[in-house]
Amino acid sequence: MSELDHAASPFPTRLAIFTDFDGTLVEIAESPDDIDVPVSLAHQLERAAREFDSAFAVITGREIEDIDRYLAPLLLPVAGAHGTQRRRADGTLEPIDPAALIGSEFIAQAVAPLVMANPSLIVEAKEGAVALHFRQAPELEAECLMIMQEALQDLPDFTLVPGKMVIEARPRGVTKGTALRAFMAEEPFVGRTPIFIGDDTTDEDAFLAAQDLGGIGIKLGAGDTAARMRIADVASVHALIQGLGDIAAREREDIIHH
Ligand SMILES: O=P(O)(O)OC[C@H]1O[C@H](O[C@H]2O[C@H](CO)[C@@H](O)[C@H](O)[C@H]2O)[C@H](O)[C@@H](O)[C@@H]1O
Repeated sequence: MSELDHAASPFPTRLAIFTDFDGTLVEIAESPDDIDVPVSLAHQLERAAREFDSAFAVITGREIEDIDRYLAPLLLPVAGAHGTQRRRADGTLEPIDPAALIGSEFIAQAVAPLVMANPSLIVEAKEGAVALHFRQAPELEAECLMIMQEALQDLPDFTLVPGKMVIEARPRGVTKGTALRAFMAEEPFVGRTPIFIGDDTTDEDAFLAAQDLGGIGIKLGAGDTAARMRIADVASVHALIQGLGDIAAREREDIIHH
């Protein structure tokens, strides 16, 4: 197809939208449970999912049940715990590797004594991943890193990933990028152009995957990134999702009326 033909094409670019959660859809808070989730967010995402024929997913470090709770009653396709968990668009769950479950339980137990001794630390024991938060005790960052490294000594299939005032452990080879690729191989994502929006180091794998599949990575905020585009803040992410939904709706109307 020539450029001219493409410009005249009645078929819109079919996008698949993927977004991170913390720091991207909602502002960062002092602790994981302190986030402020506007009631309007679920409505906004439900509308976007409709405009993109359900090709709209959250890819997050949180567990799927956390996302469901914050967006209730909306149940989106979600990859949780950095891709260890995945719920497809048809609602089915991808089975979790039992070794990932056993490994993450071991890590959570190994860091428990440090957290007991320092109540300002928070550990999140997730299915297949562990987050050790030091936002309320930044002076303990080195100690947190050391105990996580020790815990992983006998778990070569796990790796550490730094996040925002948190050190996370997840299985090696399971990333937000592998989750994005898995979604893109399935309906209703297959054949679409992926856009991934995120703010954190763990989002880099998904930026690369989206771009490798012909799409765009959009990084929120400053810092080195592989993403080809940037966006300023959470409010701008909401505006972008709204705007892309408006475009998809308009293109749909145009097709119906021509
Ligand atoms: O992939 P994400 O959706 O960005 O999730 C990454 C982690 O986010 C959460 O921790 C971060 O947000 C907290 C609430 O704002 C903040 O207190 C913490 O310091 C941040 O690291 C979440 O608790 C983790 O499980 C996610 O992996």
